[in-house]
Amino acid sequence: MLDALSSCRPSPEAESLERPPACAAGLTFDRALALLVGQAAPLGTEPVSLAEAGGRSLAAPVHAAIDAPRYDAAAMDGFAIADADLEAGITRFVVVGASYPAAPYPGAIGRGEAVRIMTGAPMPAGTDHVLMLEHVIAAAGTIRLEGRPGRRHVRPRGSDFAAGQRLLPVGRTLDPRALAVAAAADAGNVIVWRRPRVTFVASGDELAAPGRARATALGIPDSLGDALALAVCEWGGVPVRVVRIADDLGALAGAARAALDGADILVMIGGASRGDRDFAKAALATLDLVFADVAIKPGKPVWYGRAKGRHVLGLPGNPTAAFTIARLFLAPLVAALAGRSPAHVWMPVPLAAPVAATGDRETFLCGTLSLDGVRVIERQSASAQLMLAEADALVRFAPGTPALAAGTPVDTVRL
Ligand SMILES: Nc1nc2c(c(=O)[nH]1)N[C@H]1C(S)=C(S)[C@@H](COP(=O)(O)OP(=O)(O)OC[C@H]3O[C@@H](n4cnc5c(N)ncnc54)[C@H](O)[C@@H]3O)O[C@H]1N2
Ligand code: MOO
Repeated sequence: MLDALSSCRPSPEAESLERPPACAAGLTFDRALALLVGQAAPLGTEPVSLAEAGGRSLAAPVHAAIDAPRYDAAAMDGFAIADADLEAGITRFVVVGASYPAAPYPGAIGRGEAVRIMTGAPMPAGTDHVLMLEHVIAAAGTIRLEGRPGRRHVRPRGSDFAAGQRLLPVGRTLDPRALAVAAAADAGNVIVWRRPRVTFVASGDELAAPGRARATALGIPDSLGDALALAVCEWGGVPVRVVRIADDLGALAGAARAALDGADILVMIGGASRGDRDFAKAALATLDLVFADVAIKPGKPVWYGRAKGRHVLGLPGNPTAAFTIARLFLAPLVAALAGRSPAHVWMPVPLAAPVAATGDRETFLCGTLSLDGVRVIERQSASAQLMLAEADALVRFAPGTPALAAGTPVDTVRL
């Protein structure tokens, strides 16, 4: 395999890529992430129908095509009257017609007249007050007000939003609430950022598709490909394929080449370290390496570069390390290409239980969130798999952090 320093040498056509001064140990997480995000401009835009826009990120704002409400509308079922009649002391009204949301009363009312009206229906001309059904006694085409009139119960035209108003900004994720607003704006289509397509190439002679490992004595299920594909969906990307390849440089190179053709991001799982068969970087003939080896634990062998204009992220094969690195680097990469706000918002959360001192590398530990704060899971290992079912957060510890007592705030992000 390539040694880390020689593989960091830029190829001639890649001089414009921003690079760390050296790729050896010493590159911090923050600096590595900045280098990666610096490479990631949003992909193009595309129109999609609102029915298909769920979860997408807006590349153009949504403006209201119509007022809401579109007209002065009744807020209650009852009778529309003129407030001036009440002011004049009139308490008995002749009912001259009815108004429904799609069948308004066509005329105007006169003094002492009322129109039966349903919630949401247009207020007839000459009316500006709705007497609630419960507040009148109706008999033989007339109504009589019982008690004192209360609020007007009218929703004025444009009181929620007005035609032309900007309702949703660029970058807003179309979650269910935003979709409701876009639909209310009468947007049939919206312009969204294209979602990055992600292909995973997992390498290892031992790897087998889940369910097939037991067929051989030394098979290991690939626990990462399908799982990280699902994570990519949650982060705003589209998983294209999960490919499993033996530790064969030629085969891996072929798989990487094919993957680059149909993806915006190629994620190489495993083969990132210094073993005799760690071929992940070497498999990419035209790799412009931006960084390799970051001073973090776990996941130190992470690497990132560009090939054929695509983004290539190398994850270490150890499953918890791979998941940690995916959350730390792949989530923000997907978010940046998808025009989403950064996926990294470190929140200070109090420790629910004490933790031991961490080492001299910046350390990311799996934890579980509850109303008591975040509890760091005991006995963590980069190769653990079962722990992933329990963990729902990552906690970040600066190099050389001493033992911390319960209640100490620690930087936490959701996994
Ligand atoms: N001499 C050194 N050795 C190692 C170093 C180092 O700096 N110097 N780094 C260690 C660290 S840290 C890690 S993490 C691992 C990462 O190594 P690789 O990325 O090369 O991973 P592999 O060798 O391919 O596999 C490691 C381990 O993970 C299992 N694995 C791999 N892929 C999968 C998968 N898709 N699903 C489940 N399990 C997987 C694989 O079977 C191995 O057990 O290197 C250390 N060594
Ligand atoms: O850091 Mo490795 O990613 O410890 O196992």
